[in-house]
Amino acid sequence: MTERTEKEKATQSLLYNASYDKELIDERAYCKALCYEYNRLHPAKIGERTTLIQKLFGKTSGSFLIEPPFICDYGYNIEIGNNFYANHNCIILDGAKIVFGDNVMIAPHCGFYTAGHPLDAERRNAGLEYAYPIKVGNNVWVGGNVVVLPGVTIGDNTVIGAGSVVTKNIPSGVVAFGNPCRVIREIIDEDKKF
Ligand SMILES: CC(=O)SCCNC(=O)CCNC(=O)[C@H](O)C(C)(C)COP(=O)(O)OP(=O)(O)OC[C@H]1O[C@@H](n2cnc3c(N)ncnc32)[C@H](O)[C@@H]1OP(=O)(O)O
Repeated sequence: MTERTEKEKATQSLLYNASYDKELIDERAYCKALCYEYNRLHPAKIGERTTLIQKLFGKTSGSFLIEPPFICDYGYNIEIGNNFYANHNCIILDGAKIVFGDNVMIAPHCGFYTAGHPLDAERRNAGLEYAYPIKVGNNVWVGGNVVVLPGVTIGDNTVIGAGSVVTKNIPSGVVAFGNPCRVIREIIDEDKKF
């Protein structure tokens, strides 16, 4: 039986070595070069911006706008639905898949981190890490300075308040905020008035 590659281990949510594996290093270098190019494009060059993101991401559907600077690790693990918007300074560490639904709005300075490292310093220093997929549903608004941790799913029609650290799954149709992020209340008909 052939040994699994580090990339295969990553897709299977196993510990893998991202620091010293040539395939992953090369893929990150390619991705960083595209991010570099993207972040230096004039804002008026809408066509070039769109083309670069389509080259970088695993999947795009319909319209999207991503304000620079934008940084990710691999790009091919990111999928966005229609009408996706990310404000400035969005950072996506996509060692594993990260899938956004339709009509997702992301405020400035947000981080979506699929990746983490062992707590044991020796294993961490050896370059080991893990990556668990993140999923963000349809019609989700993520406030400024939010961090979403590995393995989290956020349901449809939910609002994550500014400054939250989302450590666990958040259901559909709620306002949630805080560190750690907790459900505060449901979004109700009364909310249509504002
Ligand atoms: C896509 C873009 O670029 S968007 C631009 C960037 N904008 C943002 O990031 C704004 C994000 N908005 C928020 O975080 C908002 O506070 C929301 C949407 C969560 C507000 O939700 P609401 O239900 O209207 O909350 P409301 O303002 O009535 O506050 C209720 C209580 O929660 C507190 N609160 C509100 N938001 C937060 C938060 N993010 N973190 C901690 N506490 C909060 C309030 O202080 C208030 O506390 P109190 O009852 O002790 O007075």
